[in-house]
Amino acid sequence: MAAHGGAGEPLAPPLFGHVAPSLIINWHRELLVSQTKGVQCLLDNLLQGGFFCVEDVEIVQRTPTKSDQMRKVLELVLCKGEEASEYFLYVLYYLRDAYMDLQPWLEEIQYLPSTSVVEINVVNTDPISKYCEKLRHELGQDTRFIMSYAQREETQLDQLYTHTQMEVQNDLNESLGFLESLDQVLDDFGVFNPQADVIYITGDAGMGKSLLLQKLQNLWSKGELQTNAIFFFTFRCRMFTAFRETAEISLRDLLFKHSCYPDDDLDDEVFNYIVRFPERIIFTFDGYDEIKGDVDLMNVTEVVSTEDKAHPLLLLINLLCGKLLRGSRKVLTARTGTEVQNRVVRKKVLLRGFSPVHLQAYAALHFKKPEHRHLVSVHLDASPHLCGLCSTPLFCWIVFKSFKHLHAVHNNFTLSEKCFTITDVFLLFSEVFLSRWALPAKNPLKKSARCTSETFKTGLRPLGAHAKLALRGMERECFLFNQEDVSACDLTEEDLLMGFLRPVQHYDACGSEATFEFLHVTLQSFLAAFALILNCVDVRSILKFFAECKRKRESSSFPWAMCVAKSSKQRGQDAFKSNEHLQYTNLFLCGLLAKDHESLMDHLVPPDLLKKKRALLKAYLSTSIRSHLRGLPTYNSNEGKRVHVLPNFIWMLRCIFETGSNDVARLTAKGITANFIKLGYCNVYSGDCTALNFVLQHRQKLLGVDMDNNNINDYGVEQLRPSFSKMTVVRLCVNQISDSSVKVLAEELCKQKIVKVLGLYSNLITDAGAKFVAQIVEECPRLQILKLGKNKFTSVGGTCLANAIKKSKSVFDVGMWGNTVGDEGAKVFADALRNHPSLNSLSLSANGITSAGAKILAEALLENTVLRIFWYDPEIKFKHGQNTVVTGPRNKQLVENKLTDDVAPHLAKLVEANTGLSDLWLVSNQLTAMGLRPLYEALAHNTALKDIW
Ligand SMILES: Nc1ncnc2c1ncn2[C@@H]1O[C@H](COP(=O)(O)OP(=O)(O)OP(=O)(O)O)[C@@H](O)[C@H]1O
Repeated sequence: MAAHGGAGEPLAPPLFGHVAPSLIINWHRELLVSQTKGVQCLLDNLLQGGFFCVEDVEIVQRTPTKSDQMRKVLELVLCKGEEASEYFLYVLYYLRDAYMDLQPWLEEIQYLPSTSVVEINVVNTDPISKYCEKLRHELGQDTRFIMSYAQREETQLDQLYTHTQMEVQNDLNESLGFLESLDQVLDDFGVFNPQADVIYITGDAGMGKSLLLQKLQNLWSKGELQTNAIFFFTFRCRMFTAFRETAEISLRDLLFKHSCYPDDDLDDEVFNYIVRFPERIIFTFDGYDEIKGDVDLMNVTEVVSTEDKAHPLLLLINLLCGKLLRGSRKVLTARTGTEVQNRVVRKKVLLRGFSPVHLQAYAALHFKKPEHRHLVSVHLDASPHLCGLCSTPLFCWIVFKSFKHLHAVHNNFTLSEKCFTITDVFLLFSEVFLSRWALPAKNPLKKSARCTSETFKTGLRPLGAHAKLALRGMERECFLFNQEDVSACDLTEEDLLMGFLRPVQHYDACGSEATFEFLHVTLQSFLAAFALILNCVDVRSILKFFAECKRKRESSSFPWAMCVAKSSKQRGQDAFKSNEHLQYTNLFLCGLLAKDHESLMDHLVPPDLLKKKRALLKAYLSTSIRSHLRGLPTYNSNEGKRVHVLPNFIWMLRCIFETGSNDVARLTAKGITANFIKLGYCNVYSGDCTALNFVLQHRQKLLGVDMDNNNINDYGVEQLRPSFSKMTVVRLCVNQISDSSVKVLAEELCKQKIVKVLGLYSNLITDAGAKFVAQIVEECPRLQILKLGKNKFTSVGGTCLANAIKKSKSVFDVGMWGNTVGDEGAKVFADALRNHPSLNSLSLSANGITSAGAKILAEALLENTVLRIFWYDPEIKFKHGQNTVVTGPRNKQLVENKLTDDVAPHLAKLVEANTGLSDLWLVSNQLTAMGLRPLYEALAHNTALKDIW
């Protein structure tokens, strides 16, 4: 029964439908008084509906406090009878934004308006909810369509939006799991800094950050986002740098002039509301990586008042730091690698793109015709590398869109059989632009043979003009272009319709002329690379962005420094931290100069010039790779010389792969002198595995590879297939890999049988994959370390694994934390433990084991003199050093089982037997102090135990 009434009030009725409206009001009088903000709109409606007269309104208005005014309204409504009461409730229901706080209550009492009351007119005179309505309407319109290269072909967001993998990370960038719905972006899951306002969303180029914001905005505009936010303001960060250096605006102007203007708000109620209730506001700021640092922000004072004027960029920083409108939610996006200090971040979400399941769903949305769908899936199935590329939504969209177009106009179109590179993706995209542009001249209904070089040759003039503009933008770090920029590059009005560029709203509200931007920044990077190749004058200029990236790396800076710590050291430094757009330009340059594209480029650039540029690039790559590898930090470990590469190494690999040069790849393979290479937390995605494999294929010596905490997934593992047989250490923890990957590993690792360490912790492996892991354990006689925690093994998988471990004479350390092997699994592990010759450490934490299972394990341990560490997970201890400091939830997961006091005597016996066991962890079970007494007493007889938890 709903019971909202205060003390002494009658109990509330169960359902609205059974109760008279006046009774509802009476029963919930205090709730209505406390939750209704402002009476004016109610008075306006009751008056215009004929339920109140002018005197009634005056009586209410003469009442001093807001609460008393509401009490008076209720009193009068109740006096006027059932119809007035019903209308009163209907107004609350109809104007949901004005009475947002009452909506959950209306839902709870299952309020539904009668057919007669809906006939009566309701007007919204509440400025707050009118503004909210306006924002919802405008956002709804702005977000309905997904960008496309042809305005008339725009697709509705709802028809194409597909979920992507949204990983929540803690302050140390460790994975906390994945979000299941968009509402969770705003909720408290994963919040590590509750004082901060910023929800920080990162992801590589084209991972869908902007689209995610668009979807959030669209859901809010339809009232479908779970939030009580009444206002939603959206900004793109590039706007903040489009202002003149001397520009100054107030927060009010920023919100109202550059986002949405409140109509008829003479008393400034909307802005006052914003200032008073910031927690009811959501901001989105897209593309923080695009903020460039040519404004000398260090000398501008902080904005502490909402009335102060300041440079818009400073307003942005003050908003993000919580110095302005603290408590509002700010969703900020940026490319991976853009530094934002944790102290201003509330929670972090990393976009990981499409999983294989998402990719299938996206293909189904794209291709309505079954024959097309089939054709595309044949292409995808044939190339895990293409699938890897397509896990980035932008690349997938380009591939699918291009496929659709080229398949429609050419009778011999297929996606290339050879390995498809990212340069191929953008060449395909450009071919679509050029072929659509040339199409009107041909008969659009007649399919023709595809001739790529002819299409490029015909379109060379406009392509060159766009490329010139893109390059100029890259040189100035500029992504918005005005009419003057466009004309200076000889782009005609007709060229602008090709689709490379799209018009954008101008931001500075000064009535300036039209502004354009490239359809996507990556496209601008691609065209800039094209310009470097087309340019006939200076061969050396092709390397300019390599040099620029190096310079930026050496002078990295912290754009937040100005608002959180005014360090004089950082004064004058470049605040534009990310240089991914330049890295992409370099990557495309390598691709366009690759041998594979020679036949096309020879049609566009004099072959001699092309040759010189290719030779220069190759020489540059060879030299810089050599010096990069020499400069990497190495250290010696049990496995020999180790090297921990830096994320920039991944960019090098990508470039090498894009050039397709076996010579450079060979040189790189030779340059890796260490026997162990650590690529953990390097943001390696599945497509990068092809590049890594391209280099490793030239390596003769054995190698250990640690690729923990990346985004490799099954496509990446398939790409690495040829390299596994050379690997002594294979670490693929936290990488979204499933059973099919373990099958690949079994097939490859069992060929040479040299693997010593297999790390598969925190993946998606099920019992079906357990049999492949078991095969590796049984067939690889050097395997010592096996990390299988946090997968999906039940007793079935556990049994299979334990049986294999029993047979192994080498396995030393097994981590099974966080599976569900239960007592049945524990029994088989107990069997494996008995007299095991090598197993030194075993973790069965958080596996649903009860006292029954633990008893059998304790008994088995009596017959084991080798095992030293039991039930804790060395993985975690390793991370935190010997003085293990484990946070609450992690600690719980660590050892959580279902042991009760009845197992204590058996454990006591084990302790007393003094088998050599040194660490025994029993935290987060159901053992009581009383039950643990025998254990405590047994300790007196034990000399080996160092840690008992
Ligand atoms: N969830 C999704 N569902 C369907 N398509 C998507 C999705 N995410 C992205 N896309 C496609 O990829 C394109 C590029 O995405 P978006 O611009 O959001 O990437 P981004 O991460 O913001 O890239 P950048 O960092 O380069 O700005 C979109 O226009 C859309 O076509």
